Amino acid sequence: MAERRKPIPIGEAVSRVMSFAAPGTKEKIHVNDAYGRTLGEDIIAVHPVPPFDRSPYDGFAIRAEDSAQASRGNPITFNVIETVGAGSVATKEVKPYEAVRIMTGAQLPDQCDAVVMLELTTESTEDGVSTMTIKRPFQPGDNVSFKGEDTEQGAVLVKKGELINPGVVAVLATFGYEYVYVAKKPLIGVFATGSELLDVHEELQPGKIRNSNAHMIAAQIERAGAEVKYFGKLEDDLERCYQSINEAAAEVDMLITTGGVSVGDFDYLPAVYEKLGAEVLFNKIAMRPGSVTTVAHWEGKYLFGLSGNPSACYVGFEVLVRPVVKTLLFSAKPHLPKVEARLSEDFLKPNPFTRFVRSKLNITTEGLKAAPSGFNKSNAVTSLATSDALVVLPGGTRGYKDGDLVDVLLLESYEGSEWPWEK
Ligand SMILES: Nc1nc2c(c(=O)[nH]1)N[C@H]1C(S)=C(S)[C@@H](COP(=O)(O)OP(=O)(O)OC[C@H]3O[C@@H](n4cnc5c(N)ncnc54)[C@H](O)[C@@H]3O)O[C@H]1N2
Ligand code: MOO
Ligand SMILES: [Mg+2]
Repeated sequence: MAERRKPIPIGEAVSRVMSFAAPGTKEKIHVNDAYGRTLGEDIIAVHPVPPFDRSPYDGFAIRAEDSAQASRGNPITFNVIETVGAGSVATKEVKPYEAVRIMTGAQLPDQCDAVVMLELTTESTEDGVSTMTIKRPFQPGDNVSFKGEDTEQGAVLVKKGELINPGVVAVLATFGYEYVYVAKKPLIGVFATGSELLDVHEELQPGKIRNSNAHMIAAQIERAGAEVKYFGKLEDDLERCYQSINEAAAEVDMLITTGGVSVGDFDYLPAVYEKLGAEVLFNKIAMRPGSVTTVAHWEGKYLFGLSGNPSACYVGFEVLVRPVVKTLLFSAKPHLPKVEARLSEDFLKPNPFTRFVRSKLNITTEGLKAAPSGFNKSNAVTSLATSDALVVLPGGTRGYKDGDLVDVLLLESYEGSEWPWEK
């Protein structure tokens, strides 16, 4: 008789896994390599931005008080004493009724407190003396981009654990972070198990299928921000599986296998864990797909035994492996982000287990709608290609109807959640 396994709720499975999760280590990298990485330190404004009062326009810097009486009937003329472009600073003191021709981005001369756009002036030159005339008054501060108006010195702008997006890269460069601490990417080993598996380049043969899971997991690992070491395929052979897993684990931070975790004659992962003396955290979760997902801990490392069924494998990674990776990457919200949406079609099949329906989330004028992605069985592979979300249907005796409000976990969003499961 096959072993009877006791299913535990998904939240319980995730918390058992997370009880071993801890922040990882950091490394320093060049700003040009930082895009897509995770910050290993808070980024602080080490100086104000802008660092000096500057002109936001091409125009003339003046002392506003000199313009107070200017009007159409009383134009006021200024002597233009020098020109400063961005990157240069004025060399002369600006006296009453004098102006400095100034370009966008140039530092305001000390005595000036307003800028007049070129378009609002009339210019002339006589006997080598340049002047400009205005017909309206300006207030102190008009058209000045003030020191510190973007950010004050000392502000914490981006926190450790945040993704370095192009905006963060701009901030790093602004403050002179030529090198920045980022979270070191954990190295995750992958084995695909199964005597039926062919490589991508191979022709189909009777009874065989191509190994899609290893490639899928590699992409999921990268999406989560970690690095992959693919160890290849393993035939369903206990001794070979044991030897290979035993050796490979030493080379990586954690190891993922796919397939061979159920109760079949050639499902050898349970026996491998036993032979290794690994602590099995659970071997049955009340979820579908992925109910047979097994996680073990051995010599300080995770051994993730994901299911062989593609959809089950996919879901197992996102709900169990991803939060461990994100924790290593210093995220305070390591789990998939959760939103509420309306189901856009019936899903009538009841299930005692929590069901994760691979879906597409659509933003409509009536709010968020989640559309299940076609063939949605545990062994489905094609519907994964059109999914960017997992609809979570709690287990029970009823099905769900078009329009029902449901929880949805987002797969393509970098944002995370602290805890998306029931307490
Ligand atoms: N008597 C029972 N049978 C099964 C149970 C059960 O509880 N009692 N659980 C079923 C469930 S649920 C699932 S899910 C599968 C899980 O099976 P395994 O994780 O042991 O995986 P395999 O048996 O190795 O393969 C299952 C399926 O997936 C295909 N596969 C495997 N590896 C890959 C790969 N790398 N790329 C693409 N496809 C892969 C494999 O050919 C099988 O079709 O067990 C049920 N059975
Ligand atoms: O583990 Mo299976 O994927 O529940 O169908
Ligand atoms: Mg099996």
